[in-house]
Amino acid sequence: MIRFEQVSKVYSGGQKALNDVSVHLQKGEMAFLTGHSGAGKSTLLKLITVIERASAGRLWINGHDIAQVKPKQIPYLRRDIGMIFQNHHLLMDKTVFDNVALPLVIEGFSHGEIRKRVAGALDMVGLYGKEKHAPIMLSGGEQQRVGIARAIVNKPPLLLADEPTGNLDPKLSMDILRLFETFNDAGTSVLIATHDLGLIARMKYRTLTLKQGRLLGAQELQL
Ligand SMILES: Nc1ncnc2c1ncn2[C@@H]1O[C@H](COP(=O)(O)OP(=O)(O)OP(=O)(O)O)[C@@H](O)[C@H]1O
Repeated sequence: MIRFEQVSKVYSGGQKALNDVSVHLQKGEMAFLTGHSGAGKSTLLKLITVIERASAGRLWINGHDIAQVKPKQIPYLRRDIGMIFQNHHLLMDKTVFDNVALPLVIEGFSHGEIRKRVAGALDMVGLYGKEKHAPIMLSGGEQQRVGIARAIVNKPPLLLADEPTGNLDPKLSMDILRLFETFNDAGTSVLIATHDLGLIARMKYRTLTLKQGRLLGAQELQL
């Protein structure tokens, strides 16, 4: 699903972000990614979504050897990855329906299929009936759920979340985590980058810890 072999990333200004990272997230696995500010968490997610390319080493995402992926193939690769952000990146001048429908519109689904799938996704995140609302009319937790519905509406095999609970109180954070668990129970692989060690401690999942670009305990983590 996600396999890194001795991956390093040095940005063009010479900033070393990842150093010799080897890790394997199996199909159907859910894991946390943590580490101090600047440890390399966002860089690791950017390599998975091919926003950035590795400087050394090899990586495979959903079976694709990223070194072989040409720029025009990247949008197709990203369709199989649901991305969830701390600030959810919603289009505030569009309805909830339009926001969630966006990935399906881009993929060219029929109108009927889009309606069905958007309703299903909103149902899963507990927002059924809010299709016509503007995101601004929703609470922070509900807005985050719209972002999650958009990420899962085309049923990607892999979900990546970058600080998904950063703006939420502990109860809402736990609710969001439980939501990820339901997707994981249905077979989706999930990788969640977070600073929230309290949240991690309450869950039973594997934790990948980065420190200054290195993965701690990488030997035990390799499968
Ligand atoms: N586009 C970039 N150009 C140059 N250096 C960068 C770039 N993006 C990140 N870095 C550097 O790479 C290192 C890792 O950054 P990264 O954003 O991956 O860390 P992070 O663990 O996600 O941090 P945070 O928790 O603060 O978001 C940092 O030293 C950062 O300054």
